[in-house]
Amino acid sequence: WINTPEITRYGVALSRKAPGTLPFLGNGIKFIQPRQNLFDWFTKCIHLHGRETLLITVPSLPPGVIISDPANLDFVFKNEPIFQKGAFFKARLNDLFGNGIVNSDGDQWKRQRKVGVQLLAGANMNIVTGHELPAILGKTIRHLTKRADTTEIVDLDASILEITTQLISKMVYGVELQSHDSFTQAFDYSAGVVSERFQNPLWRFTEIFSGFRFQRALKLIKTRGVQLVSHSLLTKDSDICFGSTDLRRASKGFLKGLLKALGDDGLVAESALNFLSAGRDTTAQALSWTFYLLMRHPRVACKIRELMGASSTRHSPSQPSHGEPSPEAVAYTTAVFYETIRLYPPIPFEIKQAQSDVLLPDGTLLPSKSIVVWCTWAMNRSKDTWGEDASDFRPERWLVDGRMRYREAAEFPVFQGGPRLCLGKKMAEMVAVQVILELVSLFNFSPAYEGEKVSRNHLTLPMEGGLKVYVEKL
Ligand code: HEM
Repeated sequence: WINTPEITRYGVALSRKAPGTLPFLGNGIKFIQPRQNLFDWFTKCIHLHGRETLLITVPSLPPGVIISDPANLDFVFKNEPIFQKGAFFKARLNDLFGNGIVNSDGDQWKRQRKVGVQLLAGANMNIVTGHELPAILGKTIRHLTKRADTTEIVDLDASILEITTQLISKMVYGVELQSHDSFTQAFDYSAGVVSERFQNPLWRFTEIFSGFRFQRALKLIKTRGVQLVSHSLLTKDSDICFGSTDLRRASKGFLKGLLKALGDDGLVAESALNFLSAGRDTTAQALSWTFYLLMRHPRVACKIRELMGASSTRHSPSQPSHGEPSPEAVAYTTAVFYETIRLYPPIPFEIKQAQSDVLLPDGTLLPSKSIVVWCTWAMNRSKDTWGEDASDFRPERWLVDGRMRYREAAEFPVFQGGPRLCLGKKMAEMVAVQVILELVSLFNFSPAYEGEKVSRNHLTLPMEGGLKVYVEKL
């Protein structure tokens, strides 16, 4: 309740508090509200105080600050040994993510990262984009074609999640899981429970009453996770066409690498689940928000089609095209994707914990164990960084002479930065661009819902109520 020691700047207690800070309760109430309200509050912090570092207090938690200045964020990224996940983060995620890459620091994290770099290397990405994704996308296209030009409503969000579930599970476990499998369902449920822990300071107490279903889900995830790993490790090499285009080969190499690095099947299963989770939901959600924004901005969808030389040149409505899109079409579609994840970052805020006393570039002195929070959602709406039209959807802001102009991680922390930069950044971009190009040039989607979409409470940014659409074939 009493947060000591103090966070200071130039020898005096940091006085700039986040708006609406209450005596005793601090900002505690903000964190128990629906997440959308929390994002609005973080955005208000930036609109009122610009890049200023703000004190944040939540009863029972260590002292903390909200940082919004890219210079501070850059410092945090570059000093990864000081700014770690730490005990605060791990206590909340440990039940689900164990010692996996997303939830570990130090040596354990480094060993998994090394193996992950190989999994996500160029050769495997060529298999993803050249073979596995087109095959999975072909099924989605057939599903959508059957429902096109009818009054049937399709949940595009669910269809997209199916794509990333099949693709990333094949890469990680060597088998195509479905998004409605008991394993993936149990994972979704458990991720919802652990995400609540970041907003509910009394979670240890409240879960005494609600924890039974959670414990059952965790048990299923652990048992099935170990089975999936053992199955892949036991697959005979002769059953996989080595040197072929099969991701099972990549998966087996990945799991063997993890086993060597971690030494135990249980830890390998934990790590594999972290990789599945890191890639599946984030990419699917980014795509769902993209299609949502394209429906709100038909001019952008038209521009993609125009650059693709679209509808008239399609080969078959049920198969992905194998024609190469022009560099202009790829650049513009990449810009559409980046503009979407600017406004709808799949990991909307982040937390690190200082492992020693540390001085931020703006002079703020953080005592050891302080929490550092940044809200990517809000930073990506900062007028200081993005200009007066920061809240508008304008893919062109990413292009210079028709080419992508990427931003520094500290200004655009959607994939984090420094040594913990997202390992799947390139994969996410390639997969997203391919899916957008294919679906936009084959179909027109129109909303089968009213009003604006918001996200629901989760670790990432799922769309509340899915994305119900009507499908029209072009
Ligand atoms: C639009 C899609 C994606 C976004 C926005 C995204 C974003 C992020 C962010 C913000 C982090 C840092 C999380 C943290 O440490 O708290 C992260 C880490 C990670 N991401 Fe992604 N990600 C995406 C797709 C992917 C894909 C497709 C994969 C492939 C499996 C992947 C694998 C990982 C891994 C393994 C980490 C942990 C890296 C580490 O801690 O060293 N991500 N991602």
